[in-house]
Amino acid sequence: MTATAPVITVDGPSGAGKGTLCKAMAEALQWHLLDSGAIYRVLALAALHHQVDIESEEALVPLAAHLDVRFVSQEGELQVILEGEEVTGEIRTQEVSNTASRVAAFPRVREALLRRQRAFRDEPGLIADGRDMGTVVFPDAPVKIFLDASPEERAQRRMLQLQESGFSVNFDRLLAEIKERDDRDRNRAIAPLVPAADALVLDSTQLSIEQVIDQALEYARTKLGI
Ligand SMILES: Nc1ncnc2c1ncn2[C@@H]1O[C@H](COP(=O)(O)OP(=O)(O)O)[C@@H](O)[C@H]1O
Ligand SMILES: Nc1ccn([C@@H]2O[C@H](COP(=O)(O)OP(=O)(O)O)[C@@H](O)[C@H]2O)c(=O)n1
Repeated sequence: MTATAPVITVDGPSGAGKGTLCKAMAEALQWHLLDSGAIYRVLALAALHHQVDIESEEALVPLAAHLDVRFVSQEGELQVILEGEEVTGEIRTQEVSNTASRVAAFPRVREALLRRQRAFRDEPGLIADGRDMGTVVFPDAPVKIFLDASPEERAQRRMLQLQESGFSVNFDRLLAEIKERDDRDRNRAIAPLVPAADALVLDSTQLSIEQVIDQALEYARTKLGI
């Protein structure tokens, strides 16, 4: 880990396109990638597997502190391994998404995961995807982007994405769950979802994936002088 390696943070609500943008930027710049949401998702899945009470911060903190999670790059795709088992698909279900945002609201759970996230910072640089990357985890990042889109557009994108993965989904239920999760993420007492004061806010509602990637890369390259 190099604490001085540059970081590009990409925060925003569910389905805004953060993961897509971060992967493209990591490939374009050949930088490391942190999917912090995957860590909260894996914690949620571990709690469900081990029947840990997801309402109990007390019970979740040791689970977070000892979480046995690994990210392995396999043919350009990031595989997520929990306790030796591949859970890449399992962490994307609606149940895990909702549980993740519940466990993520506990301050001591977030604290227990902080060092693990900062350890991803390494040369030549890191692209960090999440909710509080620019505000809490890497406040000194030289480039911060807040990616947004309307709730309807985000639900539509997520529906297509889940359908492509073989899940059958109801649009109205998905939209309601996305709004509920956003509310919880935006209104929690600790590390709420909010743009950093020095972030570029990019609304992708009317933008194609390529337009988002082009605008973000141009902004980052200009700021970094690369
Ligand atoms: N600008 C865009 N226009 C249309 N679809 C998009 C756009 N950005 C991302 N997507 C699609 O939306 C879905 C959710 O994107 P993702 O990157 O997983 O969002 P997030 O990480 O913010 O939750 C993916 O299927 C992705 O291909
Ligand atoms: N840095 C982060 C990343 C995710 N999370 C939580 O984890 C949940 C899942 O994050 P995610 O980024 O995988 O979610 P999507 O944007 O893919 O829907 C979010 O709803 C947040 O509650 C967080 O609190 N802080």
